[in-house]
Amino acid sequence: MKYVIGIDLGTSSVKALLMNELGEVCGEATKPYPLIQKKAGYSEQAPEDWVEQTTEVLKELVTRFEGKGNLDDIVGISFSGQMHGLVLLDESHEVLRPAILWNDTRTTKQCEEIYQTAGRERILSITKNPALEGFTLPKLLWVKEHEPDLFERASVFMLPKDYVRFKMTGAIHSEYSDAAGTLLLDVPNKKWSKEICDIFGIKDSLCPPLLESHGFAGTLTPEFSRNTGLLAETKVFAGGADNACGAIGANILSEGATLCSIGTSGVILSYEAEDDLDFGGLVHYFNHGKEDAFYTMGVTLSAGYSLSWFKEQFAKEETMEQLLAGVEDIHPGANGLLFTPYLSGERTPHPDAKIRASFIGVDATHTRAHFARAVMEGITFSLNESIEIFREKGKTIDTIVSIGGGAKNPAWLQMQADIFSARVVTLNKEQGPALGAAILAAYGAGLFASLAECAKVFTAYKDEYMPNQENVEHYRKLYALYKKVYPQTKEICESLMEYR
Ligand SMILES: Nc1ncnc2c1ncn2[C@@H]1O[C@H](COP(=O)(O)OP(=O)(O)O)[C@@H](O)[C@H]1O
Ligand SMILES: O=C(CO)[C@@H](O)[C@H](O)COP(=O)(O)O
Repeated sequence: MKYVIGIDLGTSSVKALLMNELGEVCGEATKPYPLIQKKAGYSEQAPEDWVEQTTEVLKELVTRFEGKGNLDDIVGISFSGQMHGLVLLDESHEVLRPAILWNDTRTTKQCEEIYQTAGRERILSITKNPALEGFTLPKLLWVKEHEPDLFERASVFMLPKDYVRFKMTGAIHSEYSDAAGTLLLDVPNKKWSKEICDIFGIKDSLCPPLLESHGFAGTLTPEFSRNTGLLAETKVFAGGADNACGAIGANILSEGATLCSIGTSGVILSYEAEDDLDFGGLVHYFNHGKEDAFYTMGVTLSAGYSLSWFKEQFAKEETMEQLLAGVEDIHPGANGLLFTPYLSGERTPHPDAKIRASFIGVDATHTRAHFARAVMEGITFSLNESIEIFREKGKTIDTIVSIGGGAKNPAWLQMQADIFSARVVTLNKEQGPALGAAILAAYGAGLFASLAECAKVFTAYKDEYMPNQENVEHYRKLYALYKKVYPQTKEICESLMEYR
C-alpha cells in the first residue's frame, strides 16, 4: 500500500494528513502558531514557527505510522498554503523580517500608488486581478518604502508554504496557483511579469522559479529527515494555494463546479477553463492547481472569523456547538437584526480596508442566539454578493459544494441553500485543503493518471440541502436591505478610523 502526506499551512495552524492510495485517512496531526499583531491592521507570523510546527506534525504522523507500514511506502508530500504572505530572504537565505500576511491591511497607500504608476487597466490585463492590500506586491512596496535597507538586502521573496518547502528540501521554488496571488504573475501566460517588475523596481532574481502544483520540487534534506523521521528520499511536490487545494479536494476540476468555503475567510470559487473572461477585477482570477486551468473567486475577509470573534467575546467558555444551539429555531432574519461581517475591512464586492462591521436593528427582545444567527446570516449574505457577481456574468450556479468550519453546522448549510438559492452539498471527508494537497502528492508521485481520477477516489459528496422556497423569498428581501448597509456606513466608518 502506498501513502501520501498533504500539509495545510493555515493561518492559525498547520495540519498534516496521511492518506493511503485508496483515499482513506490514516492519520492527522495539527499544531498551532501565533499571529503577531503589532498595530491595528498589521498581521505577521514568524516563518520559523511554521517550520518548527510542520516538523512537529510530521514527526507525530511518522511515530503513529510505525508498525503500520514502511516509510518508503510514503511516496509523496505536498502542500496547501495560506496565500499572499511575504517572506523575504537575504543572500544566505536567512529570513529578513517576520512574514507580512494575507490579512494585513497596512498597504492601502501602496495599492493606490500601483494604480497611479501602472494604471488599473494595465494591472488587470497582465495579472487579471486588482491591487488589494492583501496581495504580495503592495507588501513588497511597503518594505521598499519603510525598510529600504532590508529591501536592498533581499535576494528572493517567497510565499508561506514555499518557504517551508524550501526548508524541507533546500530548493527554492514557487508554483502558479500561489504566484497568481502576488500581482507579479502574468496569469494567462504563466510567467513572472517583467513589465510589472520593471515598473516597480523589483529585480527579476527576487522572483523564485515556477513549477506546476504537482511538479517535483526535491527530496528531504538530511536535517529535515533526521528531525521528522521521514526518509531522505521522500519526494516533495510543489503544492498549491489553499483555495486551489480546497477546490481540488472538493473535486472542483471541471466547468460549472462551484465551491463555498467558510474558514477564517470565506470564498465562493468557480472553476474556469479559460484565461480570458472579463470580470473587471470584481473577483480574483487565479491559476488553478490543475495544469492550465483557472478559477475565479470572491472573498469575504472575516467569514468564520466573525463567528469566532463573536464566540470569543460572548461565549468564551462554551463550545461553538453550545453557542449555536437553538439558532435553527430562530426565524430567518433573526427578528429584524442584520450583521455585516467587515471586522477587518472587506474584499468582495467592496475592496475597502476601512469599512467596519455593523449590527443594524438591535431590539430589546434580541437574545444572544439572535445575534449568533444574524452573524451567520451576515456572513452568508456577504458570500452571496460573490455569487451574484458570477450569476450576473451569466454563470449557472445551481449546486455548491460547501466546505470548511462553516459546513459543520446543518442550520448554516440550510441557510446557505436558502440564501444562495441553490442545492448545497457537503463532502464525506471534512479535511479541508490538506486533502487537495494529498491529491497533488498522489498525482505528482504517479499513483493516478490525472488529478480528476485521484479526486474521484479521494472524495465523495455526503449530505444534500435543497433550498426552501419560502425562505428563499424571505431572504431575497432581507438581502436587498443587507446591501444597503455598506454604502450607508462607509463614511461613518472612515471617520471612525481616527478613534481606533
Ligand atoms: N461547530 C461549528 N459550527 C459552525 N461553524 C464552525 C464550527 N466550528 C468552527 N466553525 C467556524 O469555522 C471557522 C474555522 O474554519 P476552518 O475551516 O477550520 O478555518 P481555517 O482553516 O481558516 O483555520 C471558525 O472561524 C468558525 O467560524
Ligand atoms: O487571502 C486569501 C485568499 O485570497 C485567504 O484565503 C488566505 O489564503 C487564507 O485563508 P484561510 O484559509 O486562513 O481562511
